[in-house]
Amino acid sequence: MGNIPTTVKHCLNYEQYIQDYPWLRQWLQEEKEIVPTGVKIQLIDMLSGTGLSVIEATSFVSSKWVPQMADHSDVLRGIQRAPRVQYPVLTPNMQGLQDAVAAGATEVAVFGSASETFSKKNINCSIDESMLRFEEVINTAKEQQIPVRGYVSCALGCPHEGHIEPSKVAEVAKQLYDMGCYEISLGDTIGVGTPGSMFKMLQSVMKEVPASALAVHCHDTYGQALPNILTALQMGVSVVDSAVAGLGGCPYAQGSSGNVSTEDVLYMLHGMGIETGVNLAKVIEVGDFICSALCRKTNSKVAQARSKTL
Ligand SMILES: CC(C)(COP(=O)([O-])OP(=O)([O-])OC[C@H]1O[C@@H](n2cnc3c(N)ncnc32)[C@H](O)[C@@H]1OP(=O)([O-])[O-])[C@@H](O)C(=O)NCCC(=O)NCCSC(=O)C[C@@](C)(O)CC(=O)[O-]
Repeated sequence: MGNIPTTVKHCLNYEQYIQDYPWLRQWLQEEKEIVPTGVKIQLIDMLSGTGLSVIEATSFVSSKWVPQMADHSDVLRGIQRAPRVQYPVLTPNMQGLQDAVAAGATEVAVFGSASETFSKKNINCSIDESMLRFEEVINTAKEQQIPVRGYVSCALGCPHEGHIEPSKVAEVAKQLYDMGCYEISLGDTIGVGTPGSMFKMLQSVMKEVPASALAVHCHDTYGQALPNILTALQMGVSVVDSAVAGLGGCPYAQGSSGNVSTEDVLYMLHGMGIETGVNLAKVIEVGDFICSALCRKTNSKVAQARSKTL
């Protein structure tokens, strides 16, 4: 796997504590204290200078559901967009898409689930209803040449239903892919997966969606995120969602921890000789910034180890 270029995407999960959360969004959405808009913008701007090619910037969701995301438009309008960096945002429905486009979004993501109960608790509708909403969002986005990414949550387990059949994950992933999502991110929302369950789930999904259109989105609750990601890489997946400092979590998945930390993913990939184009030292600096701004400790083992050796 020496020369596979692997894309590391930052999750919003400030939402859930950061995806390369892009996963910024993931970390943020879990923060109990409202993070000042200026801090969110500075965080995204700093991440833009690390070499990450995708930074999920915010969510156009209801502020009654996730108050942390109430400033979505100000965040998206306030960031300095770097060339060659995409700043997707979450859009659960048409209102989210319209607000996102008005604020300048050039890529969006719909987020579905392989668990009926999680779907209801997270976006207040059944899986079938969510697909009808997403179809409208995807078709409208496509008319405006806006690429759409799709998420499937609970791909390795649900906080309410427990085990989720790999065939159900494959069914939802296929629906999103057939509707026009260019990439499907498979979320281990509560971080309960192991390399064994990741293997079985991917085997099933890959019968319906090619590996080249898949990403993995692992939370690290049980410390299995890196081995799970390695399993996915060995099966041909080359897009990994992560969050700086391992921040994040999902507000509707009680007990879930942050996304796998971007620093730890990069250390593993670079150690395997895989090129990412991302500067690990700079990501560690961004992690220091956000942890000190939020008065919290990093969840990245690599950042912790580096701080001890300095
Ligand atoms: C989907 C909804 C909006 C449905 O929420 P709803 O209450 O069913 O919506 P509704 O259509 O019945 O409308 C009710 C009110 O919400 C407003 N509304 C309706 N839509 C929007 C919108 N887009 N933005 C702002 N406001 C909105 C709408 O205007 C109305 O306002 P009112 O008339 O009462 O003043 C709600 O359930 C919601 O916001 N859920 C999002 C929850 C969330 O952000 N969860 C975390 C996302 S991360 C994730 O899911 C996992 C992931 C992706 O990270 C991967 C993984 O780890 O698995």
